[in-house]
Formats: sequence, structure tokens, C-alpha cells
Amino acid sequence: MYALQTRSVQYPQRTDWHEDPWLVRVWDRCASLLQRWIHMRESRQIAFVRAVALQEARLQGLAPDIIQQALSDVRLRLRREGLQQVHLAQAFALVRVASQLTLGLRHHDVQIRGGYALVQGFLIEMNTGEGKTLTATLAAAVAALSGRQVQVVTVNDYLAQRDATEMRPLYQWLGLRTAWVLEDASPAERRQAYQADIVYCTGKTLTFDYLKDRIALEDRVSPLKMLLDMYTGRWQQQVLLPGLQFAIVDEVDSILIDEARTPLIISSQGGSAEEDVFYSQSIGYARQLQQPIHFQFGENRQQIDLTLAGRQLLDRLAENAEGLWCNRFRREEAVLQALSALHRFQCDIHYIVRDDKVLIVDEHTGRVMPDRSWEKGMQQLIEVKEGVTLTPPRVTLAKISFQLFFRRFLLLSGMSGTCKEIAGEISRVYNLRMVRIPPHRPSRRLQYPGKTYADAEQKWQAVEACILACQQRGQPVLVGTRSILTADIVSKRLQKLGIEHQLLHARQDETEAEVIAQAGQRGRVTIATNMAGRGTDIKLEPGVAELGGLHVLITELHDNQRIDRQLIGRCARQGEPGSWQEILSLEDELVVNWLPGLNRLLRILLRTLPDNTCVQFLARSYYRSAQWMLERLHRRIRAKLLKAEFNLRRSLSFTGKME
Ligand SMILES: Nc1ncnc2c1ncn2[C@@H]1O[C@H](COP(=O)(O)OP(=O)(O)OP(=O)(O)O)[C@@H](O)[C@H]1O
Repeated sequence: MYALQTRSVQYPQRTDWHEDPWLVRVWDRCASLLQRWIHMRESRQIAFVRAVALQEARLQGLAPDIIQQALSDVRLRLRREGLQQVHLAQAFALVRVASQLTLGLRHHDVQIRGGYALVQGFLIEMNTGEGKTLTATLAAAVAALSGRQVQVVTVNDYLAQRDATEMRPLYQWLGLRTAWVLEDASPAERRQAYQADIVYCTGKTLTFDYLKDRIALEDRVSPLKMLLDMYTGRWQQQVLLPGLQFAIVDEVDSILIDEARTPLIISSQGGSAEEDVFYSQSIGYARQLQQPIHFQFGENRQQIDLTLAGRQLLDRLAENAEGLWCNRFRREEAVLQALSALHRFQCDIHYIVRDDKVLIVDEHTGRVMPDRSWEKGMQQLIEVKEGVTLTPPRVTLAKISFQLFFRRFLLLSGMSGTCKEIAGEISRVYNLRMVRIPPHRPSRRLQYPGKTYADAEQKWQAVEACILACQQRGQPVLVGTRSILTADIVSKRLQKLGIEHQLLHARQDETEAEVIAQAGQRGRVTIATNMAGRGTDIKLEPGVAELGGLHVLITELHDNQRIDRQLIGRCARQGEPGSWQEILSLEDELVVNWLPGLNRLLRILLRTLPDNTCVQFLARSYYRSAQWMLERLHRRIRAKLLKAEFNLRRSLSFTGKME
């Protein structure tokens, strides 16, 4: 069907770095549309499901050794003849049988359809809670049986380890080796894990390991040099990944879109001690500037500008200074960056301080990223601000964005519950076409009427009332917040009211599994950041479904609608009952600085006519417009980054370098 280079090539991956000419792009689009029409038509999918069911029926009642023989046969044929339709159906049937025997879960027909799309390099949209983890096993196992090394990419380490551990018995039964790679694994552990047939890891881990390989290989990418390295043992000692053959990306919108805004950088220690003094001075000067006299924020607090008075004060402050401070451009740039460190980056929102270290909190997953730091001196500036020990400055060795990295896979597929709005961008950037997979059972998710309040205090009172009502009914409730800071605020308020609750955020990450395990129990209140947003599977205690299942309470909207929808997706999974509701205020982080005049007007209206449907509609639309503007801004940043990377690659190819 399509040719994949496999282990005979030392480091299989796509070899071109460049942006395709527009004619090629149009051709690729037409080809992928045609491919989707041929392979992914409803009738074709249904025919495939029938073929799998037929093969499965043939396996029923057979002795274990005969099933094992069938497995060996299909493995051989897949290796020899590739992923042919006829072999696929038999292989899928074997994986289904293996799953039932080992996990007690039989793939639903819709999951067979999902797996069929994945193994052919499509992006599938399956509702949250429909069982994408199990769906991925079909494509991963079949590709691995055919000799490809597969990487299943998840959004965080917790999910990588959880999914690999839970699915391992199924793969083991099929004779496939499974492993997972965590962020803090040693190079030897990583190298060993990547040798497995199916590896679970995060996008960041995989991309960083690829960058490390590029640094290790330097110019030794020609087949001859690679072969030489293999015989001399240099290859085995240095290279981590087996190449980029087939990746299945879970939560594709988070990894390929949201996280694609920031390039991943490998750096080494560099810079000098004088830089520490420079950072302290920058923060010192920045602390003397006042808003709005000396500096002002741009739209959405994304940018800071000095006013004339600010520039003049800075000139006076730096009058007797030396070195870089004598250069006006440099000093203004340094102070602007220090102002960002002071006012844009906030403790318990963007980072936490733990053990004399500033640790970044991932805005998409709500998790701490222990080995990451901001670039261009921002890390040191924030460390000066927080009064912790300064980490030595670093210099960039290699850098790549997800957009460029994931295009390098020979075969790529993905899945998510929330990707229809970004399907166009994914198709443009990664040439991945979306296929919608229907739910196994109709959804029983209820939406309760939401409400927007003029100020935060009113909102929190309404949130408390809602939590109390749920608790009295015995219904578990998951309260979604945007940051650790807000989660702590809610927690303190509940403590005052004597409401027992659990916290799930980056400061409590060691109790994550325990908190999730209890979140579906009768009367349980869980306050969470984005950490509960993706992949989290909250199982309901017996009897809770009769009380209405889990209730998700959204107390603030995020930078994009998809993150909110993911949080909503924690309830009413697999056809169970569940409900959700939004309680917002116009003092929320997303809108507080958005069109300030309109914000003030709407707040007056909300105070005078809080229950008026029209006013509520206007407030909700205003909130959505802020979200929409941010989504647009982020889309532009991604497009700019990809363009810049293509240009960089083009100029490097002239000088003969790789990164
Ligand atoms: N075929 C099946 N039979 C029975 N239960 C299943 C089946 N497939 C999945 N499940 C169960 O459904 C629940 C949800 O699965 P999973 O977490 O993989 O969903 P998901 O689609 O990845 O959700 P999200 O989009 O939130 O990550 C799990 O408890 C899983 O065991």
C-alpha cells in the first residue's frame, strides 16, 4: 500500500527539510483527499469491520497454540508483503482477541475503524472517553508486527507510563516488546527503551532525543559513514532513537498545535559571571519603573512598551553605568525583558519555586517541567526576581519545533477528541487528513445553564453554592481552574466553609494517581488545573451514575476552546451520565485586559441586570471573542515559526550544516 523504510536503513526518516513548492503542496492535498476517499469511506470502514469480525469468528474456539501459529503466519506476511488489506483484517482480529484475553476489553467496532485509519496515517477525531488508548493498540501492534518501530506519543509522562503499563499484557501476548521513556531517564535507559517494538513517551522527550541524536551524528548521516559507525560500535554508544518510522500522536491538537508555538532547544553551559550582575542590574532598574507612567502593556499582556517618561528615567538611572548599559538600545531591551520577568511571568501561574529553583509549569498540561528553562536570560531574570540561586547562562546547541520534527516521520497518525477546528492547519502543516469516528454509544452528557458574573467574588460565591449542592446530592464534582494560584484560592474558600476536597495541580503531582482514583467517588470534590484536563480517566464509584455521574465545573476559560472541551470530556465517558457547567466572571485572567471599555460596560450591565438573557449572551460572546483573538494570535506565531525554520534550514543547507 505504501512503502516504509525499515530497520535496514540505519536512521529511517524523511530526508527533506524544505518547504514544498505550492504545486507539490496542492498535489499532496489532492492525493491525501483521494486516499481518504478510497480508504476511509464509511462503506469501506464498515466492510473492514466485517472482515475483522469474520477473522475473529474463525479464531474463536481455536486452541492457544493454533492461535499462536496464526499470529506467526500473519507476522511473516505483514513483514514480507506490507500492510495489505487482507493481512490487516487478520492482524486486527488477533489484536482484538489478545485484548479480550489479557485486558478483558474487546475493541468496539468504532475502535476497529479508528485503528484502521491510524495505521494508514490519518488523524482520527474520537470523542473524549471513547477509548483512544485501546484504539491505538490496534495500529501500534499491527505496525510493530510488520517490523516497524512505533512511538506512541502522549502529552505527559504520567500518561506515557500509565498507557504503556496498562497495555503491556496485550503487546506481550502478541510477542511485542513495550517500553516507556520518562523525562528523567538516563541515556542508557533511553537507548534501551527505544529498542522496544512499541515505545510510549511524550512529544518533548522524543524531540529532545532526536536533537541529541542530531548533535551526536553531526555530519555522519550518509549511509556509508553510518554503516562504519555501526561496525565500530560508535553508533550504538551515541544514538538514542532507532529512527523515525511510525508515530501515533495522542491528543494531537495539544502536541502538534498548542505545543508547536515554542521551539525545543538543547543548550549547554556557557556565558560568564558578569552576566549575573547584568541580570541583577536589569531587575533593579525595572523595579524602579511604574505602570502606566513608565511602561504599558500591549494587547492581551503579550507585549510591554516603554513610555517616553520610562525611557527618560532609564537614561537617568544608567547615567553612570558602564558596559552594555551605555548602549541605549541594549539597555532598553534588557529592561523590557526584566519588566516581562517581573510582570508577565507570575509565580504559581507560569512557574513555581521549589528547593531554591524556579520550575516552569507547562501551560498546556499544568505540570512542572523540571529540566526546562526559559531562553535568552529570562530564566536568570526570574531567578533574580525570586531571590534563588542563579543557574549558569546557557548557549543554544540545537533547536527544532514540533512542526518540523513530526513532519520527519515516514508515517504519522494522530488522534484526539477535539481537533475539528484545527483539522485544516494539521492537514496543511503535517499533511494529515482527519477522519471522524462516531461514538460507540450516544453521549449522555448534560450541559447546565452557565452564568457570567461582573466580578470574581460573585463568581466564587456561585461556585461554592454549586459545589455544596453537588455534595449534598452526593454527586462528585471536578472544579477546573486555570492556575495553581486560583486552585489554591478555591481550596482556601472551601476550607473556610468546611468542605472536604482534594487538590490536583503541579505542587501535588506525586499524589496524582490517588486523587484521580478517588475523584469519581460519591460526594468527592476535586479542584484541578489543566493536569486533569487531558487523558485523565475518572472512574465512577458504583451508584454514582444514578446520582448523575461526575459534574464538571468550569470556573475560567482557557486560551483556546479545545482545552475547555477536554476538561468537559472528563465526565460522561463511555456512554455514562455526567454534566458540566460554566461559572465565569469578567475579572478572569483571559478577559480582564481585553477591550477594557467594553469590559467596564458589560460589568455595569451584569451588575444591574445579572439574570437578563441578552446581557448574559453578550458577556459570553465577549468572553469568546477574547479566546478567539488569542487562538488567532497563536496560529500566526506558529506559522511564523515554521517559516523561520524553513528559512534557517535553507541557509544552513548552503553551509552544509544540519542544525
Ligand atoms: N472496548 C472497550 N470496552 C470497555 N471499556 C473500554 C473499551 N475501550 C475503552 N474502554 C474504557 O474507557 C475508558 C476511557 O478510555 P480512554 O481513557 O482511553 O479514553 P480516551 O478516548 O483516551 O479519553 P480522553 O480523550 O479523555 O483521553 C477507560 O476506562 C477504558 O478502560
